[in-house]
Amino acid sequence: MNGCGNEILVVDLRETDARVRADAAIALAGRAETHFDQIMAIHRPATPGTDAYVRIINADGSEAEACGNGTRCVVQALAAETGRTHFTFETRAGLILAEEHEDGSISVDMGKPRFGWQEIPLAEEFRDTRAIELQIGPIDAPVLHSPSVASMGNPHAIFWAKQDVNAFALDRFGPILESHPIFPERANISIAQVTSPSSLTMRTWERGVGLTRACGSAACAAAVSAARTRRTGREVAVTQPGGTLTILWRDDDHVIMTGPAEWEWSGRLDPETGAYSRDAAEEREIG
Ligand SMILES: N[C@@H](CCC[C@H](N)C(=O)O)C(=O)O
Repeated sequence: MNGCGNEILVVDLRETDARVRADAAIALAGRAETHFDQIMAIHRPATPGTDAYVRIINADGSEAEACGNGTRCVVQALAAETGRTHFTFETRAGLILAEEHEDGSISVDMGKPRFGWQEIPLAEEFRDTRAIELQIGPIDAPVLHSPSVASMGNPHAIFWAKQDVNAFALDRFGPILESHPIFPERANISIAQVTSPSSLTMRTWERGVGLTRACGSAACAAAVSAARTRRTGREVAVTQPGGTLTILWRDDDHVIMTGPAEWEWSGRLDPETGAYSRDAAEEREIG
């Protein structure tokens, strides 16, 4: 499936005790025909009252706490299976509520953002609570500096650009910043431009993945960081290369992300070996 172009492999493991191994994930990600940014592995619920436990696995085999675009894909898959519209999932980051709307769009309650240095986490306390001292380019003439940092369950840094976000070589500085010592658990690195009080454009270098066409949790992190630094209001349209998400930072502090999810193909996957076969009859695009 894909969520705004973020490539997601939804793997249904509810009938088995199997888990997707890191090496199998890496092998699948490395093949053109099964390439993905994240696997969303659906397991039987671990907590009563929830619909599933969802493990999020990046293309490098690492596990993530949150994935906004992938969660919308899981909602669409389970909504198609059950006819239901409301779901509660458990992830490493906690409980997530999600809802499919009549027009097919899906909203996910991404929870409350966190800004404390130990919560993001950062390696050390930082002076300004709204930006850290990090820069790209020569010390005396940085191209981008002072990114906002936030956790949406997973760590994010957002550099604010005055010009088109495509003007920056994110493919070059993304990998360096992702593993910068200030981020002990690495971080997702984004560049965002405020285009109006209610809109942003952005690109993201995803932790454990690389350049992506969209990152839902990064869109949420950018939206709350923009609102909290008075760059925008609390509801913004966030446009990424793969599409646009609406992000609302509610007064109760919860961040609601709304956007699409699309099927691409389905098939059978052996979670142990990573062997898979596409089901041609079921290949479909539902939109
Ligand atoms: N694509 C995701 C984010 C996935 C996890 C991220 N790469 C991380 O390791 O934190 C999204 O849509 O939020």
